[in-house]
Amino acid sequence: MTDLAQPVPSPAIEVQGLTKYYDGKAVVNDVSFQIPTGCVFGFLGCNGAGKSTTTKMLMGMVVPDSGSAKLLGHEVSTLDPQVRERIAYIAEGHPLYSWMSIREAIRFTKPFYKKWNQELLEQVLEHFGLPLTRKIRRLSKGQQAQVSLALAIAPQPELLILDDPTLGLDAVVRREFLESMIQIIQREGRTIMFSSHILGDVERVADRIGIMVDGRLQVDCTTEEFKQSVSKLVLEFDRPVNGSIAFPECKGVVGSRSILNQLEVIIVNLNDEHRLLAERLEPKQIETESMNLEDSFLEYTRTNRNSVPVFVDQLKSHS
Ligand SMILES: Nc1ncnc2c1ncn2[C@@H]1O[C@H](COP(=O)(O)OP(=O)(O)OP(=O)(O)O)[C@@H](O)[C@H]1O
Repeated sequence: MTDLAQPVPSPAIEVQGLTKYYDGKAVVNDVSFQIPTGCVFGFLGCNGAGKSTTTKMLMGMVVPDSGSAKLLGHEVSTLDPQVRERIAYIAEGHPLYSWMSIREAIRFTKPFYKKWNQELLEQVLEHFGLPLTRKIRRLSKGQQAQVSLALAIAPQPELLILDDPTLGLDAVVRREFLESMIQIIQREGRTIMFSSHILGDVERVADRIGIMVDGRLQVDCTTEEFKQSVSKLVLEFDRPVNGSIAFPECKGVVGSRSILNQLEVIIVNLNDEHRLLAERLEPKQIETESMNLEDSFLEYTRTNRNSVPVFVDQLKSHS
């Protein structure tokens, strides 16, 4: 019998139990995730959460204490130059030689790659309105980010890893940069992993998000799943709550607080059991509010860090 099943492409990034200690503290703690080929993965977390360290371990710039990672199906610890050429990395702050002109930066970078699409590069620079003769030091931060992006995509990488590419850019430039990045790069099944603090940006452009909290990957799911799975139940009583009414502890409840006559409860994967528990408290009214990613993230990271991860079951049911 002929097997008609199409081969499933292997994930662009596979991370298993990645751990790094600095000064006796696990700054990346048993992190595992997979990024499917063609996905835009937004890697979120507060300052010091462990995003850059994870990214550097993926790029082989930091050696993990335990765990392993594969890029494009190859072990990071033994990546050969042919595989490396298929991967682009933009470090935090877009380090470029400031004394070079854009043309010189291109001449400097090009010899490192066998494949180089000069036409695409020039189209991108033209799109950003950047003349080749302009010195890097005369460019704004946003324009330097654009040059880094143009240089990173000229070798037509299958996988692009960017560490906080919009750091220090203002809101308008950030939006333009990210939208161009997605338009230009995410063609032909290319995969992008980018870290950011700006949740609104991630919500707009990422298909999937990972959230690091204190070295642990606390959330790993599609952006839609995350947005839909965090809800706020608002229970309204006819008297001040003042901490006298508490929502029972149960799976999915990640935080609650009382404000005047209201008890607000943040719940992941809201279900009938939660609604029943809410009704048993006999409030005058129960309302469910959906939350945007920014609010969800703030609520989520404010709560007890040991109570998560909460998405594991949900992810299993999706796989
Ligand atoms: N080389 C190092 N030596 C010692 N500690 C380090 C080193 N690199 C990072 N750290 C520590 O590891 C933790 C995680 O840092 P990391 O840069 O990975 O976080 P991040 O999420 O990228 O933060 P940010 O968003 O501020 O860049 C921090 O507490 C940081 O101080």
